[in-house]
Amino acid sequence: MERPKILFIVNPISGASKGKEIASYIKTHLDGTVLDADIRFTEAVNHATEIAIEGVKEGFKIIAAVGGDGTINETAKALRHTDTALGIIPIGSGNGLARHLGIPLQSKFALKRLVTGETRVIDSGILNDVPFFCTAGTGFDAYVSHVFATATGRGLSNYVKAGVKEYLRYSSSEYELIVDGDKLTVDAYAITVANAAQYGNNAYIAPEASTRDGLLNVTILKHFPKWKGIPLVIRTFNKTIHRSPHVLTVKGKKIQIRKTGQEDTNLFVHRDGEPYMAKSPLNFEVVPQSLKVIV
Ligand SMILES: Nc1ncnc2c1ncn2[C@@H]1O[C@H](COP(=O)(O)OP(=O)(O)OP(=O)(O)O)[C@@H](O)[C@H]1O
Repeated sequence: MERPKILFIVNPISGASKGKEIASYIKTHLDGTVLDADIRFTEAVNHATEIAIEGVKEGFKIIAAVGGDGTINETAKALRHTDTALGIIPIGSGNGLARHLGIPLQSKFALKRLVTGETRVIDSGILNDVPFFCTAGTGFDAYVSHVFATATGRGLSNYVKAGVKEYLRYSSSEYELIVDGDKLTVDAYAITVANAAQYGNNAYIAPEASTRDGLLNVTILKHFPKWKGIPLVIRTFNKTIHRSPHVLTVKGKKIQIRKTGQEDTNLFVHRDGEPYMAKSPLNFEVVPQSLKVIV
């Protein structure tokens, strides 16, 4: 049997920085036996995209991102509409897409999947011309991603600490949405546009989202009394957030979001958990069946 020729793009700083360890595991245990592996390390933000573009040109049939949702996003961007399939070795702090797709979180088993798994073609999303694969959005969660990105510590506990501190002082805002031509106005804390069901860490922000339905699921967290925050957090973990009276959900192919009175200004957004600024209005669109993934 022909061994699959796989390019591994390893982010050495993802999650608990296990990337180098996994790279040496691949070299000593798998290369030349079950896999024909080439391993390249990322050296900076967006480097994974450059490596993946090269990898496609070099004819790799599988390019595996060894990292978190940020590294997966940067890698998958280059693989949309190509014949090269994305592989995922999830070593990030949240691993939203890997969890959604049922890819094992233990690297040894995730590696095995690259050989034994099947190829699925999934949708991707676009936010102002830039792709995302898991979730994107604006409001409180995007703001916390920004705060977290500039904080010194990483990891879930630091994320929770930043979240609680900002939660106490964050206020809701009015947003106008157009979902496939239908208009609605909401007073919201956060609006998430989901291709996959969760942010990561099994926090299900859009429990009904599917990466194969040609639709984006919009979860609008409306204004609510601050003391109701904990039940809402519980609902994200037990997959019932969409049934909360403080949440409005809609689905669509094209979604436009503007923050009332802030036309043409930069808004805090996130794509797959990575913080960015993007000009209002925010234009989201689904691109059906645009990425091959090994699951
Ligand atoms: N060598 C590097 N030095 C610094 N940053 C890097 C390097 N390589 C990649 N990056 C950046 O690291 C960021 C975080 O990566 P990633 O999302 O994979 O990990 P994570 O944040 O720990 O995981 P998750 O997204 O699951 O929470 C990405 O924005 C990526 O561009």
